[in-house]
Amino acid sequence: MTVTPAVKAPPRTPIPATGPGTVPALSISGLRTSFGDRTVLHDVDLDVHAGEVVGILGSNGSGKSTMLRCVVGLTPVDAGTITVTGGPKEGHVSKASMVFQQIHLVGRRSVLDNVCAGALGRLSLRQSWSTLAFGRELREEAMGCLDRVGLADRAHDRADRLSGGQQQRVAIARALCQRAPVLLADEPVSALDPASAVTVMELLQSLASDGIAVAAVLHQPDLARRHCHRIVGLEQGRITFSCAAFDLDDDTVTALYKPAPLDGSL
Ligand SMILES: Nc1ncnc2c1ncn2[C@@H]1O[C@H](COP(=O)(O)OP(=O)(O)OP(=O)(O)O)[C@@H](O)[C@H]1O
Repeated sequence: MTVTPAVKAPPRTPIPATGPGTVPALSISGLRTSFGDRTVLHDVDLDVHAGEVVGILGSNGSGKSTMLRCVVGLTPVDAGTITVTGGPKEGHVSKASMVFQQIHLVGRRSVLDNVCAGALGRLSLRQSWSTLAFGRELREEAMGCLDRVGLADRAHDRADRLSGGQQQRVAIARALCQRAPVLLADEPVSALDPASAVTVMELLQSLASDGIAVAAVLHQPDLARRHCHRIVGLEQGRITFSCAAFDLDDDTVTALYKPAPLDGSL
């Protein structure tokens, strides 16, 4: 008798080269950050290589978003270095782009305008003064980004006419239009239904196979196992493990999410 496994084994996608001699696209070393007198990241080290999807797991308040926000300069750092390697050399270009759970598209503008806005950091002041000034070349590039996320046919719709999952893909297209070699995603699928979540995770995997380094904060360990190459765990501002996604065992996940005592003692 043949027994069909209840759960399909996760695909064992090849792990990109991460050994000696390979330069990570994102390298975080000794990162420390505080809010007031409370340190929320303690000497965090993390490398993410081109072609790799790294999932970041951790309980609420462990510092996941803060870590990503430090990389893009939204949160100041107390100590440590953050290096992003690769990407375009010319112009003023953010070297890491970020997508958020709250998608922040301009709902009344077209999908295409929203994607063009990803390039604002590298346009001249005059070009960025009005979205009407988005040139033909940029609009073509933005169409390419939309095509990459499978939404070229919705380019001229108002952004708020799209579903949540489609809007998240537009946000990813906008990040692509930034031409950054590193894509950070902070809970990109938390607001999405299971099928849309898988679509977005597959998209992140596919962008990684194009050579982008992807780091994604996730609250779904199984999704992380299925779609990431590597998973790191963050606990109270410290990385407590880093392993190949298919090596992440249930005990490690359970320990990561153990409930914190209500009296705050730990
Ligand atoms: N701007 C801020 N001012 C003060 N404290 C902050 C600020 N931003 C974050 N923190 C604190 O830093 C800690 C880490 O927050 P962070 O948002 O990084 O956690 P997280 O792991 O992303 O949590 P979640 O899973 O709930 O999104 C928390 O204790 C939070 O209260």
